[in-house]
Amino acid sequence: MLSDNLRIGLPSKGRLSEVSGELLLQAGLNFRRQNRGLFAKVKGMPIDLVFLRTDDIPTLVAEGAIDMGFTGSDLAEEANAEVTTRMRLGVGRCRLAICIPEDSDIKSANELDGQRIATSFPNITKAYLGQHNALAHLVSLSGSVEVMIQLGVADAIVDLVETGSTLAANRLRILEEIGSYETVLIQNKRCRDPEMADRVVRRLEGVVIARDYSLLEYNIPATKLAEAESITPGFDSPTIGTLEDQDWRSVRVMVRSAEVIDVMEKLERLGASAIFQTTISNCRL
Ligand SMILES: Nc1ncnc2c1ncn2[C@@H]1O[C@H](COP(=O)(O)OP(=O)(O)OP(=O)(O)O)[C@@H](O)[C@H]1O
Ligand SMILES: O=P(O)(O)OC[C@H]1O[C@H](OP(=O)(O)OP(=O)(O)O)[C@H](O)[C@@H]1O
Ligand SMILES: [Mg+2]
Repeated sequence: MLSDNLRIGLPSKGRLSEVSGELLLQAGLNFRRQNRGLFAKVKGMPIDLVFLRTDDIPTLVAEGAIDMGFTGSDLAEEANAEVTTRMRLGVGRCRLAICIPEDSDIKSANELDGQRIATSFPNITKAYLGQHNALAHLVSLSGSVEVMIQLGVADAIVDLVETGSTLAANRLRILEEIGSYETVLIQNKRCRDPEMADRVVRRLEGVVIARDYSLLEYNIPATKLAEAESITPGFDSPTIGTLEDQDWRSVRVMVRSAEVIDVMEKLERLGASAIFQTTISNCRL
C-alpha cells in the first residue's frame, strides 16, 4: 500500500527503464524491484517508487498520483502536462522530425497541407503544422511509424530520430526538425514532500554532473597560468596550488569529459606537464 512518502515514477520497461533505475542507484537511492512488481521502497528513505509506462508518467505527475517521474521531454510536451522540469538528465537525446521518402519533391512543411501524416505525436505535430499553415490528416499510432508510408497509410511521418538508421533503413529523409528532446525528471506543483524531492534532485545532480565532467590536474609555469586558466576555466573556477619550484603552479579543474583530450593537447603545447585525468563518480558543487 502507498503511504504519504514521496512517490517517484520510473519507466517499467523500454530504454528509459534501465537508465533511470541506474541513476537512482548511483545516487544512493537503493531499491529492489521484485518480480516485475509495480512498487518498490527506497531503503532508509521515505520514498516509494512506482513502475509505470513512460508515456503515462507526465499525466500521472500532472494529476498528482506521483510527485516526480522520469520520462522523455517529448512525452511531457505531447501530453501537455502541467509539470515542472526539475532536471535534464543528459541521456536519451533525440529529435522529433517530419520525414518523407528520400525521393520526395516536398521542400517544406507547408506543402503537407491536405496530406496524411502518421505519428505517435499528434498534438506536437498538429501545433507545428498549424504554425506552418498546413492542415494534415493525422494517423495516430503507437509505434513502427517509419513503415507507414510503405504500408500506404501516410505520405509523411513525424517520429523520433537519434542516429537516423531507422530512417535510412526505410528510405526516408528528414524534411524539418520539430524539436530536440532528452530524458527529464519532472515534478508536480503539489508535491507530497518538497524537501525530499529537493534532496533527490541534489543527489541526482551529483551523478549527472559527474558523468559529464572529469577532474584534470596539471602543473604549469606561473607565467602561463592566465592562459591555462582560459583553456580550463572550470565549473566554477580552478583550484591553484604552489609547488616547491616557485616558478610553477599546480591546477585542479573540472573539464567536460568529451573535451579532455583536446584540452590536454592545448595545455601540453602551452608548457604544462604531469597532466592527469581522473574520473569523477559523484560530486557536490
Ligand atoms: N532512438 C532513440 N534514441 C534516444 N532516445 C529515444 C529514442 N527513441 C525514443 N527515445 C526516448 O525514449 C523515450 C521512450 O521511448 P519509447 O516510448 O519508444 O520506449 P522504448 O524504450 O522505445 O520502448 P517501446 O518498445 O515501447 O517503444 C522517448 O519518448 C524518447 O524520449
Ligand atoms: O534514429 P534511430 O537511431 O534509428 O532511432 C529512432 C528510432 O528509435 C525509436 O524506435 P524504437 O526503437 O523505440 O522502436 P518503436 O518504434 O517500436 O518504438 C524511434 O521511434 C525511432 O523509430
Ligand atoms: Mg520506442
